[in-house]
Parts: sequence; C-alpha cells; structure tokens
Amino acid sequence: MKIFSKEQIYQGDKITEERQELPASELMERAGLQIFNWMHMRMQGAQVPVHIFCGIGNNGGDGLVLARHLITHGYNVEVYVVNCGNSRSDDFLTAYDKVKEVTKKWPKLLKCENDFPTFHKDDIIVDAVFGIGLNRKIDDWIKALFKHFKASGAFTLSVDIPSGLYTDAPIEDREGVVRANYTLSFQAPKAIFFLPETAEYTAQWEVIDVGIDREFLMQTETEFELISKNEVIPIYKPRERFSHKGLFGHGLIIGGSYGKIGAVQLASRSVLSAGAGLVTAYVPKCGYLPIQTSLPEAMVITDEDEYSITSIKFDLEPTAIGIGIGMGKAAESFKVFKTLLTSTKVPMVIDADALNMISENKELLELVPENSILTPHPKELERLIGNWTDDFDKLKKTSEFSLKHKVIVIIKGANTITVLGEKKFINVTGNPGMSTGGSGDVLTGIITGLLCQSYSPVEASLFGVYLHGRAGDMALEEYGYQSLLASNIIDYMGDAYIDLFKQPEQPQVEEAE
Ligand SMILES: NC(=O)C1=CN([C@@H]2O[C@H](COP(=O)(O)OP(=O)(O)OC[C@H]3O[C@@H](n4cnc5c(N)ncnc54)[C@H](O)[C@@H]3O)[C@@H](O)[C@H]2O)[C@@H](O)CC1
Ligand SMILES: Nc1ncnc2c1ncn2[C@@H]1O[C@H](COP(=O)(O)OP(=O)(O)O)[C@@H](O)[C@H]1O
Ligand SMILES: [K+]
Repeated sequence: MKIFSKEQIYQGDKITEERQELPASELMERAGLQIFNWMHMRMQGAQVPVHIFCGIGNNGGDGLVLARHLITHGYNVEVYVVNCGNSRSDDFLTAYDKVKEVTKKWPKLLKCENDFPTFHKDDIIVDAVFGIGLNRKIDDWIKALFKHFKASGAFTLSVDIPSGLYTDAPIEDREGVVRANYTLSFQAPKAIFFLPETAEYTAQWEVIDVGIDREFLMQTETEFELISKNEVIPIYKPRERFSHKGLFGHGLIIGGSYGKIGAVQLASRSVLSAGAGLVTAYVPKCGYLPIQTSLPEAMVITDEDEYSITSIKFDLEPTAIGIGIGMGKAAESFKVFKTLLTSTKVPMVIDADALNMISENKELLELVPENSILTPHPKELERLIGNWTDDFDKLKKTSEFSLKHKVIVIIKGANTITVLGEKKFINVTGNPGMSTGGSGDVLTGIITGLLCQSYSPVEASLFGVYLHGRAGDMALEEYGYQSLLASNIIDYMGDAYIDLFKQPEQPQVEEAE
C-alpha cells in the first residue's frame, strides 16, 4: 500500500475535485460521513457522551460534519471549536454553518484552559483539532487540552492523524500530541504510524476511503510503501511439477566462531526452510560436529582454524552467500572477508560481524558488490552511518548511504524498513516475541534462501522480511511473547508460506427458511 506525502495528499484532493467535478467541501462531507458510519456501526445508538474537538482547518471541518450526523441520529454530542487562530478554512466555515442548522446553537468556543469541559473516563473524545496541516509548534493552552484528554482516560478517536503530529517531521514536544486509542486515516496510513518515535501515538489505526481519484493513486510514485500480504503475493514464485533441487540454488552461510556456532546452524536451517535446494555451512573446525549432527540436511565445509574463520576456501559454486553471523572480528577473519568481497560475484547478505568489520574499516564499502543486502539492527546501523537526530534524519542518512554504495539496507526492528535509495518499504509483520537472540540470523538465512531461488535482491529482501515476521506471528500463537525462540520462527516458515494463499474466513450467513 502506498503511503502518500502531505503534498501528494493535497494534490490528490485537488485532482479528485477536478476529475469528479465535486462541489466544494464534498470530500469533507465524505470524510465526516465515513467516520460517522464507523462510529454508528459500533455504538448502535448508545447514549455515551461524545465530545468532539474541532480545529479551524479542514480537520476541524471533518469533525463538524461528523457532529452533524451524530446529532441528527440522536447521539449525545457536545461540539467544541478549539479557537487556535483566525484563518478558518472555507470548508470549515461551510461545515460550521451546517452544524448550526441542526443544533440551533453555536459550538462552544475554547480559548484558554478555563474553558475546558470536564469529562468522564467512559465518555468518548473525538480529536479533530489538527490534521496534516499542522505547521508550527502548538500553544501551551492547546498542549494543556491534550494533556486534559489523556488525564481523563476517555477513549480518544483521532480524525486522520493524532493532533500535534507532523506527517514529515519529528515531534517537537511529546506532551503536545494526542495519544489516540484509534486513528481513522484518510485513504492511506501516514509513515509516522510506523516509525519508532511516533508509532505509540497511533496504537490502532484504520484507513477510511474517501474516494480519491484511482488513477492518481495508481500512478503516483511514493517514497514510502507498506508491505503486507497483498504486496508480496505477486513476488511469490510457484513451483513447477517437474522441478528439482538444482533449480532452487545452493546457499552458502559463512560465519561462526567458538561458542557461536548456533548462529550458523539457525541461518543454514533458514536457508532451507525458505526453499533453497541446498545449503552449505562454512565454519571453523569446532562447528563441524554440532552442525552435522543437528542439521543433517546441511553440508559443512570447515576452515583450517579450530576456532574462527581464517581462510575462506570452497570449491562449490554458491548461488547466494550469507556472511557474518557469529563470525567474530579476528584479524584473519577481516582479511578473508575483504578477499571474498573482491572475488565474489554472487548476491550477498551481509550481517552482524561482517557489518561491524565494514563499520570499523569503511574502505571495505568500496568493495561491497552492487545490490548486496545489508541487515543491520539500529546499533549496527549507527556504526555504519553515524548517529542521527530523529527517525527522519535516520532514514535520510540511510537513503544517502544506500544510494552512494548501491546497496539495500534493511533496518531491523518493529516495522523493519527496507531502504533502496530514496524508496522505503515498511514491513507490517513481526512482533516483540521476536526480540530474542538468533532471530536476526534466521532473517539472514531466509533472505539468502530466497536469493538462491532467483528472487532479485529487492524481492528477496521484501519477501524475506515479510515471511520472517509472519512466521514469527504464527509462532507467537503457540509460544507467546516470552517463550518464543528464534528456531520457532523457522518451524513456522511452512505455515507462513501456506498462509499467503489462505482466503480470509467468510462471515457465516444464515440461510432463509
Ligand atoms: N484526502 C484527504 O486526506 C482529505 C483530508 N481532509 C482533511 O483535511 C485535513 C487537512 O486540512 P487543513 O489543510 O485545513 O489542515 P488542518 O485542519 O490540519 O489545520 C490547519 C489549520 O490549523 C492552523 N495551524 C497549523 N498549525 C497550527 C498550530 N500549531 N497552532 C495553531 N494553528 C495551527 C493552520 O494555520 C490552519 O488554519 C486533513 O488532515 C483531513 O482531516 C478531508 O476534509 C477531505 C479529504
Ligand atoms: N518488537 C519487534 N517487532 C517485530 N520484529 C522484531 C521485534 N524485535 C525484533 N524483531 C525482529 O527480530 C530480528 C532481530 O534481529 P537481531 O537484532 O539481529 O537479532 P540477533 O542478533 O539476536 O539475531 C529482526 O529481524 C527484527 O526485525
Ligand atoms: K486530528
């Protein structure tokens, strides 16, 4: 799903109004009506007090349209206008007049803290104060209003975006943002719903379709894209009946050191569970027995050294290589990693200690083959690109890094983001049960396994991150957040694949007599 920028949303509104020949404020009418439908379906006429706080722009206008529908349907509604300036938008004014027609009184005007109403924790607050048009720091009394919302404990529904958040800039003041229980976002979610510093404000969200021009939505290229099942299904390569293992590639996992052989076992098993035909683990001698006994499907080549990687010599032709897991940073390992970078032409996933070696020896970046996939967690990313001031700065610097070195960077974490130049793909699967040792090794193996099967580096990254998270989500149902282990993610890879083509359960329809 595409995630549009603020400018693109305004452009989409304009184009829609022109192409659909809409009267002024029709989009606002659609937005308000859709939110009303959403609430009406859940509330079924319940007389819970609903307090609607409207700003003076179009977000406030949406709130006024919602208020009008709720009032005409007999709900218990109080409407407030948060009088934060003088520039009321035209559409706001139209909605303002219309709400007056049904209430026969003007909404309550709030200008300072003394005007704040009191509410009960079982009431509902609708936040239509600021939308995507927020363009400066909010006044102290409005910040106090948002704190007042939070202190009440009442369920808070934000219209389009929690007020106080910018769509394309970091938060200025954490207390000056509405903490929404639910956010109804128009046409598409916003990128900030998924970034570490802002995601907590939109605990739950849903998209409301206001009928923006389809052609505009299809043709507009966006910086951000959300990757869920719909986006990965077209990537999936079905198997032919007469296929054989030679078609699905041979993955080579290089890594491990004394005490860290398990990482290579996990990655190698993941290569196979992702579907590769063969896997070979390249480990120090001490890894031979553990891998041969715990993973009979794998082949093993050992280094000359007992404890760490000191020479990378193999006479097979791997289809893809995953390197770095559990490898350590011994001087010899660095030397052979450098040699491998200059000599290999096969697609590569670079993880863990291989990333750290690059961070400590930036000249290696010149040698990293084009389109290699780097999979840092935030700490490893910081070592690679330096520190950042906020999420937007981090993404900007990662894009610059990706463009400069022609690599794909996968920033791991909740909502893993795959960065390919300017483009950012946000993954939706995965859960905090996966914050456990070894789950990154599993990801490296899965992506290597997909590269083996002729998925392009971008496809392997997006599909691999999705499957890894989906398998983790399915494993969660059996193991729970605390007990989930990295190897359980591998156990559920099959279910994650099968789930791609499962139809959602249809609601039961009672047959008429
Ligand atoms: N396609 C869509 O997404 C649609 C969006 N609509 C709504 O339109 C909204 C955008 O409307 P607007 O552009 O009018 O913007 P907003 O309603 O977000 O607010 C802008 C107003 O607030 C003022 N303002 C900004 N920051 C302020 C601050 N810190 N303190 C005080 N005042 C401040 C601005 O000067 C302006 O008057 C969206 O968020 C959405 O709710 C709908 O009405 C129609 C369809
Ligand atoms: N809270 C979370 N939500 C979703 N995914 C997570 C979460 N925590 C961790 N993960 C995933 O688990 C993996 C952890 O990788 P990493 O930090 O390299 O672990 P390790 O080094 O132990 O293997 C990443 O793919 C990350 O996206
Ligand atoms: K809002």
